[in-house]
Amino acid sequence: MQPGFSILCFQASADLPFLVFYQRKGVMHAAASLLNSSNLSLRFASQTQTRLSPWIAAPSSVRLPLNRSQNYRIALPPLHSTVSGDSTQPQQMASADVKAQDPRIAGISSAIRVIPDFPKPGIMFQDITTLLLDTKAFRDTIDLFVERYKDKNISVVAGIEARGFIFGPPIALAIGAKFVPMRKPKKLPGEVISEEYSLEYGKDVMEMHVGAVQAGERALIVDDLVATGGTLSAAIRLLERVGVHVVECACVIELPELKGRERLGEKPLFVLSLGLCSKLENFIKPSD
Ligand SMILES: O=P(O)(O)OC[C@H]1O[C@H](OP(=O)(O)OP(=O)(O)O)[C@H](O)[C@@H]1O
Ligand SMILES: Nc1ncnc2[nH]cnc12
Repeated sequence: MQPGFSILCFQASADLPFLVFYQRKGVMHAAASLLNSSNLSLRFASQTQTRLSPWIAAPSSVRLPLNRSQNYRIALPPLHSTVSGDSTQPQQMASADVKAQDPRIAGISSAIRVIPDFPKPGIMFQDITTLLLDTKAFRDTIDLFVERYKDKNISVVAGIEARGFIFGPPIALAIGAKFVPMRKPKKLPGEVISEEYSLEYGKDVMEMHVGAVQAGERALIVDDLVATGGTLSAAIRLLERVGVHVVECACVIELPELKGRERLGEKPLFVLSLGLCSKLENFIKPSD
């Protein structure tokens, strides 16, 4: 067993990548050098938040023992919830933290596992299945969305296949809305309308049943993650084509580097966590 490392992770602003360093024998090293030299990746077992300086928006540090014979995963802690494009918010509040002090956010963020090179090399896969194993973090995730949407007169929760089917239905039940699945092609048995869209790693088509929603209804779109925003944009287009008003899009995770938020334009997007989509070594030059 190696002695404990001090891990420091911070993000200067919401649109910059996380930087991760570790300290050993009083010397700071970039985490990238650890990853390169030992083929280890790190899992943050827990985190405490400490404000280091005003320009470091969301620092956290944690000390944990590393065992080089074990297979650790990177789980960069996305640290705060953000919203943008909400016409009810003043302009200067775009991308501002909301509920930044909510203690549930850190637990949700640290329950999300990140698997490098899945489903193909270079992708940092944000795995929400570990969040689902953590009953408190899963419940907190649903509660945070329900608290936000319960009084917004929403009659439709549109969940995007596949992982939007996990978070959408409990939100829909709790706020008294119907759940409408937005599915991959050739899965829905009735008449459908379709939209093609591009992904971080491919292309796809989304379909919705004709008649599932009526013109004039107010919808919330739910998914686990926004990357390029292509999926959410397709869902918005599908709903708006039939006259539905999309009140907001809600995701557990946002990958800010991929600028999906910009692709949604004025459409409000609410997320609980920020994740890193690229490998650390793409960003950090080892300092030693
Ligand atoms: O913002 P974007 O670049 O459009 O990417 C986000 C989408 O990608 C993932 O789904 P995926 O298409 O991998 O399908 P799955 O949930 O069925 O695995 C994720 O669950 C989102 O739906
Ligand atoms: N990096 C990522 N992790 C999980 N789901 C994704 N969908 C698109 N990019 C993804």
